[in-house]
Amino acid sequence: MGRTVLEVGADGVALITIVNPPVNSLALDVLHSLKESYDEALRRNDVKAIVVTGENGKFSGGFDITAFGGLQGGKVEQPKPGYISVEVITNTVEAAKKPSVAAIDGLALGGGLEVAMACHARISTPTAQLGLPELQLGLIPGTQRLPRLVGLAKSLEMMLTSKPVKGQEAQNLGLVDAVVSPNELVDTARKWALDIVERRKPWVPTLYKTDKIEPLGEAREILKFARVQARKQAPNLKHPLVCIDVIEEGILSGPMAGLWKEAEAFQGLLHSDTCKALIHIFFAQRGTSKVPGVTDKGLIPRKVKKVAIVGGGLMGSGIATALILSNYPVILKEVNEKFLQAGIGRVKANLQSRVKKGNMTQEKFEKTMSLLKGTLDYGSFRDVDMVIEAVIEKISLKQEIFADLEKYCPPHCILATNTSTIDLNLIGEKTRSHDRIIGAHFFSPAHVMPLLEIVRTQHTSSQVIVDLLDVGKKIKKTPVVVGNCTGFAFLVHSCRLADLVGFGVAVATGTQFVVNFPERTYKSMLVPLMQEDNRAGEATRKGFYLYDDKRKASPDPELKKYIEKARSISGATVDPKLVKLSEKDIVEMIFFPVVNEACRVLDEGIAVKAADLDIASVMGMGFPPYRGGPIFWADSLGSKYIYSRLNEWAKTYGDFFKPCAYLADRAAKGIPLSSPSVQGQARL
Ligand SMILES: C[C@H](O)CC(=O)SCCNC(=O)CCNC(=O)[C@H](O)C(C)(C)COP(=O)(O)OP(=O)(O)OC[C@H]1O[C@@H](n2cnc3c(N)ncnc32)[C@H](O)[C@@H]1OP(=O)(O)O
Repeated sequence: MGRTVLEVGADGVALITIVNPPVNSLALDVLHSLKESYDEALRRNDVKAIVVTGENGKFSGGFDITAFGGLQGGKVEQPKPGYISVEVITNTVEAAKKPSVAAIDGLALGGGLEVAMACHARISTPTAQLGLPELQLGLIPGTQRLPRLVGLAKSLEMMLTSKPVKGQEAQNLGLVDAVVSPNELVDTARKWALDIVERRKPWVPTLYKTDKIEPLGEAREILKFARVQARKQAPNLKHPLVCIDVIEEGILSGPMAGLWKEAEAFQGLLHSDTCKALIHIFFAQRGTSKVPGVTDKGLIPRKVKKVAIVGGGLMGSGIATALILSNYPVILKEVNEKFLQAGIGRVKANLQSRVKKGNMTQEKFEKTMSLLKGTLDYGSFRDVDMVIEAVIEKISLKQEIFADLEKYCPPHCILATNTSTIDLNLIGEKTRSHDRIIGAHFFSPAHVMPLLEIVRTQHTSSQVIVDLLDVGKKIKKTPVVVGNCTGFAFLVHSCRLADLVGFGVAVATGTQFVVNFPERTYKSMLVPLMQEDNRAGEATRKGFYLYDDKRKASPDPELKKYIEKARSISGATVDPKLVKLSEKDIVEMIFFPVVNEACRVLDEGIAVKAADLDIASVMGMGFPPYRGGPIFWADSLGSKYIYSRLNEWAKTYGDFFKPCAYLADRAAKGIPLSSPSVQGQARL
């Protein structure tokens, strides 16, 4: 159970420590306990001032997100509106008759930062992260104090992007009063609190500060601009606009009116579909690295000190970029000098684009590039701990490479392939190293996209999986472990994705699907016809879309010509019913087959759990996170409904739409698609 601990020192300062591992989240118990600690500190005559801090170098990661599920489901009694923001934070902490100072190390996020801002001064360490990330969860943060400390423009930026700032920047902004090292933190805060008592330092209730808020005319303009930006960036989301409305209320009608409006809006948002979906995504993302039978065995990841990459194309160079950005020394191997220089050039360009955007210094650029070495042979592979093969999707070539890797790499070396579709057992057929062969499937552009699909076969050792999960985390990817089969957990190819990877890859991947799952794949001449005219995706500036200099896509009326030609080759005719489909029908016709495919993947045990597929789709394919991923979304509609629609289309348009056995079974029993299956672990 979470709590706070009160210790009163001889100096007359009460130190209140938030204790709720792992991130000292503010569960309701903790908030009740915080209130009790305050009541006691205020009552006691030996207490002159208060310092609030968090145990184990973390101030607080905010309100306890695990509690939201209970509140949403009505299983936990909801505290009365305003209990947290008005009764505890404002009336107890901020309005206390004794001054408080927050001593912030590690993190002060969401409700955690709100408590710190209600204190009368804040001291932080340089590495502490301070932010209000609630919009990421479909909720609004405390909206009244941050604008009064850092101004409206900066506070809106921090809230709308959910990005935290570090100690030094926080001090420059006025969010913290001093930055000190962790070992001086609590002592400095104690002294500061006593200085406030002695009036040597100001006693500032944040809620009533006005000097940082822009003049009204300017404030109106800033709010207007923020609304335009919010609508542009997330046209389907309401809560960012609610957040702006609540901030405005505080500016126009005063902070208490703002706090009450905020409390009311929060209750509404907590029960919204968006909030439920985004909270699902939060936990699903953290759940991907928990693999039953693998990560629960107590295995410690081995240290990967050096990585080699075979193939310096788009994928290989992207992977190399991701690795050197996280300080892994990398060897890049190509077949000739020309390709090698092109690969190194691509890595350079990836980093240079960061320098251009101001996200990387020239010095850091050079240091990062120095981690990359090029080679044309396997000589330097003798001391690498992991190899990632990223050549074209050709089985015989990959087999040859893996046979070579077995010869040249040390016996402990992890042998990974970036294949997106080919069976790993085939790739390793000419080796005797099946226990260390694993898939490390990155998504293009590999240094940007957050997903890493880790593909294991029945022979891959748990140690190798744990090692790759660790590398994945270190290079800031969300790893999802899946079983081995053609296409793994790959669910859908969008037109934009095909343009991005190029039609060469799209055709190679598509062919694998046609060969392996003929009844579930559309065979169309559309892409080959476009290729004939050198329309091969973004690289040729033309694919399903047209691309300008800035890689911006726009529709191309010319596409109609290719569609008609492809249609006439296949002998298909236009169904007048399909021409009149509503938007809802179009969405369902595209995505219900995706749900159907996801059900097969679950049934065959390719994915460990439904939430992993949701994450793979959100991180790898751009499925909107606020819909929670395809399975979460499908469950919100109901398995029965999806089954009946697919069944209806299957009768009219053929087996492509035919609901699979897993979906049929769940629809008949009326159970969610996400509930764990008893069988289904076959491949794992
Ligand atoms: C009323 C208020 O305004 C409303 C709120 O405060 S809403 C909450 C606002 N706070 C947030 O959104 C912060 C969410 N958390 C994070 O961003 C990150 O977890 C973090 C930066 C705190 C730590 O990141 P990192 O060190 O990579 O560890 P991470 O794996 O994410 O988290 C460690 C564990 O803490 C849990 N955790 C993190 N924040 C939590 C929170 N606020 N509540 C409950 N559990 C939390 C995670 O689920 C995870 O649990 P697990 O080990 O069982 O999987």
